[in-house]
Amino acid sequence: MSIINGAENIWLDGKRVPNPAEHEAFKGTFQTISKLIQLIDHDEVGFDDVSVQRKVHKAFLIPKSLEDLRSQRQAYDTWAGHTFGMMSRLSDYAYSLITGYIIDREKFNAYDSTFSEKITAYFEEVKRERRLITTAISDPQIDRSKPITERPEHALLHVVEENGAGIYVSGAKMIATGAPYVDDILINTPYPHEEGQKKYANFFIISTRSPGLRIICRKSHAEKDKELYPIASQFDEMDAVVLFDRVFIPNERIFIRGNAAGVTAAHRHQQLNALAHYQTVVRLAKKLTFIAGVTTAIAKSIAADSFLHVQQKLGELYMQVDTINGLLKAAEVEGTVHSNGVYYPNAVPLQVARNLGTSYYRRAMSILKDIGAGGFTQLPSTAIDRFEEEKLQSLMTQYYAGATVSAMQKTKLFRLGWELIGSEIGSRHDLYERFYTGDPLRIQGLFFEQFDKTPYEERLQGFLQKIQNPIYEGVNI
Ligand SMILES: Cc1cc2nc3c(=O)[nH]c(=O)nc-3n(C[C@H](O)[C@H](O)[C@H](O)COP(=O)(O)OP(=O)(O)OC[C@H]3O[C@@H](n4cnc5c(N)ncnc54)[C@H](O)[C@@H]3O)c2cc1C
Repeated sequence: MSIINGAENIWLDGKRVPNPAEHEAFKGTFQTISKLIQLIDHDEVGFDDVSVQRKVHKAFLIPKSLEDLRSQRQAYDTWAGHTFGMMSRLSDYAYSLITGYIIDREKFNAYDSTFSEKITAYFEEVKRERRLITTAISDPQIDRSKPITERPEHALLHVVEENGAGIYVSGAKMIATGAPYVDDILINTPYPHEEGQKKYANFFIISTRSPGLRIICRKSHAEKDKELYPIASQFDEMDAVVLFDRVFIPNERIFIRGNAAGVTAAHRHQQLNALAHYQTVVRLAKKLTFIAGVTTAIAKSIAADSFLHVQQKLGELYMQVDTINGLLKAAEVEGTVHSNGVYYPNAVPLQVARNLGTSYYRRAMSILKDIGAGGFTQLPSTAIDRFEEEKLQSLMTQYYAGATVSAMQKTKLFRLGWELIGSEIGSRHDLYERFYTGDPLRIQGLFFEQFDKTPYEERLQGFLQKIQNPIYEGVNI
């Protein structure tokens, strides 16, 4: 019996999955998430919440100081540590968004006067019931060339009917990572709609058990055998498209209704996002540390770490980890207390880390391939001690041995490496790191747009003024 509820109406391989917690595609991950939930009862992950009178995840802590922020980091670190950063959309990300909305609830009342009251009620409910949440923002890829305002109705999630109790919506959202495991999905459509197109501009949270909602899973990458597939057997967090077929959203879960400026503000709010990005960057650091560790062990196992270019490549992986950790530290110590009394991490180093992450991971995978080379395809299809013939086992013990490790240890390491670089779940992670934070191209464009370029311009002006001045000579500019 799982301690998490999970969704209903989950579709895999063309069939509805009646009991996902017992289904091979989901079982391992249900167990992993259940263990993470239990950790909330420990001080590293949870804190005593007065209003719901139980321990809740520290993502719900409103940070008032650097110490609070670091305490929150400990919780993110612990969850990401238990999953080696290989489960990317655990609920702590969405929790931190909800906390951000709670902090600025009065401001969001400007877009929907009921915002504050509803988000407060939801915040208490999520904490009390330990509800799990994911997010889904994009509409399906039908025709990206058309501006939002020219797309056909079915291409965008939209209201089909409304009454005093709420709205009915139809459409689809991609992608909702972790959808089969969660209770709720945070849905937004933060596009620059025109004010006339109110039917698209809604920000709400939907229960994954809502009638008419279908969760269409991609192919499962889960495996049963933990020894052969340590990642796929425990951490396939699943990605899904969420289909809405006249799904009812009750008023109490609609936070911004029919307000184009409001849904965009709810998506782009910088301080709120800084709290959520803090979680994602902690997770990224954990994952890159794991990859650097695996790659180092593989290099050592065949003594490839004796070669200069391998040392340089391993050094590059350590620099990735140190850069992300350095940026995290900068975000923490350069954080500031805002007028609302909240200590926000500095958003810029976090944005830099997110942007670097989209290219770091693919580079890390490339380095892992360069170092392990043919060893990844030299792997036998199962563990050596599972071969039926003893003589063959002893021969393999010789030929599959490494310079510093036994054949069993070496094949175990390379199998893990193959899961990362060559398996289905490995390819999915490569895609995830490129896109999870949005299209890297447009995210970097946004970074350019929002970046404060004044110091750079002033510096150049200073230089130009100095070189025009005839008395300037030999002064360090
Ligand atoms: C494994 C995985 C898990 C994910 N999980 C989640 C999740 O849990 N929650 C969530 O909300 N999202 C999630 N995402 C979705 C993610 O937010 C989107 O993939 C991302 O925003 C990019 O959008 P898209 O995939 O629709 O690509 P598109 O926007 O369709 O882009 C496709 C290509 O067209 C180009 N392109 C499209 N439009 C433009 C334009 N206007 N200008 C220039 N170039 C353009 C892009 O650069 C890209 O090369 C996930 C994605 C992946 C891959």
